[in-house]
Amino acid sequence: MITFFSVRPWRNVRKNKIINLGKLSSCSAYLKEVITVNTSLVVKLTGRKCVVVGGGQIAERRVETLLRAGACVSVVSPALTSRLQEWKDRLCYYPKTFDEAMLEKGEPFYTTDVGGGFKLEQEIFLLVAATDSRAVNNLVYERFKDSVPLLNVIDRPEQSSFYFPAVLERGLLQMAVTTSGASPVIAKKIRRQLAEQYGKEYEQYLQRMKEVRNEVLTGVSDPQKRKVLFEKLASEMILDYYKRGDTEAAEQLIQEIVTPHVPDNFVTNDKKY
Ligand SMILES: C[C@@]1(CC(=O)O)c2cc3[nH]c(cc4nc(cc5[nH]c(cc(n2)[C@H]1CCC(=O)O)[C@@](C)(CC(=O)O)[C@@H]5CCC(=O)O)C(CC(=O)O)=C4CCC(=O)O)c(CCC(=O)O)c3CC(=O)O
Ligand SMILES: NC(=O)C1=CN([C@@H]2O[C@H](COP(=O)(O)OP(=O)(O)OC[C@H]3O[C@@H](n4cnc5c(N)ncnc54)[C@H](O)[C@@H]3O)[C@@H](O)[C@H]2O)C=CC1
Repeated sequence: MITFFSVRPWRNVRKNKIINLGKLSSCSAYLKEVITVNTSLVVKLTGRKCVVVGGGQIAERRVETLLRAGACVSVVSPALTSRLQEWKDRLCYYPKTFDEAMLEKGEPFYTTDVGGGFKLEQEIFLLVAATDSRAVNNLVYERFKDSVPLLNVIDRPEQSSFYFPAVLERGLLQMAVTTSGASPVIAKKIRRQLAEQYGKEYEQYLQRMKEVRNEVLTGVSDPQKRKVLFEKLASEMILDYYKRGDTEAAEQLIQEIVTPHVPDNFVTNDKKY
């Protein structure tokens, strides 16, 4: 599964100030101004090492998102919610309090997939500070802000390098809504409105479109023709057939659109429908 992020612009520079290009040596030399608009990216987390500090309600939500994305998740917290307890065998649980003493000892967190441990700063891809203590969250931030690029501090939107949006999922279709921390409740409300507008029919429709698109990409060499076909396939009528549960009619219409252009290669989906 794919996870959405709203990523904040370069952290240490202010609006409309010229970037210090010496600091950003790998950035394009023509980049003169910082555009202070957050950017939505679709991130693949499969196999990535992610850490959540905290084991409460919000940590639970984050862990669920990360596990569904196939990430390798470590949780650092003296206590866990009952759902987190249930998922313990899918996590690397580090039952400790994150504090100064831990940092002083230089304790690494351990993962299940490597024999030994890993030093967070060396291997961690994404980190969420999700405790109910601002001081602890800040400690996590101070410790990892220079080494972990994807760092989220639950109660400090201004310090986080990314946010978690409200996500509507319909199979391969995901819609992420963010207000950049301005009003999470409005993000939630819009997600609910979208849920009414975009129904379950999109799951089947997009699954089928993914297959058909591959057929068209291999069967039709002219990009212009392909574009016309894809536009025809984005038909309200096909969607409507799926909505009514009439997959046969949907399939027939798909065949009518595609078969004249890829008669030999086009694989019908008889088995499925
Ligand atoms: C910055 C961010 C965290 C980040 O960095 O990712 C953040 C921060 C904070 N949220 C707070 C409160 C609430 N958050 C929600 C709900 C959601 N919050 C989510 C995201 C984000 N919340 C990120 C910004 C994303 C954006 O704006 O688009 C959603 C979309 C996704 C998710 O959490 O999974 C999810 C809806 C999911 C859904 O249903 O679709 C509700 C309503 C409810 O729970 O019903 C309330 C109570 C009402 C209120 O207070 O507004 C507080 C104050 C806490 C306090 O009072 O101490 C902070 C801290 C602060 O603002 O400083
Ligand atoms: N959607 C969002 O982003 C929202 C964010 N919040 C913020 O998130 C914070 C956490 O909320 P909940 O998860 O509901 O709190 P919670 O009380 O359910 O959980 C707090 C967790 O932090 C752990 N913890 C405390 N000190 C720790 C330490 N030193 N090291 C490791 N773990 C430690 C506790 O053991 C507990 O598991 C709230 O205080 C609030 O600021 C609140 C509501 C919504």
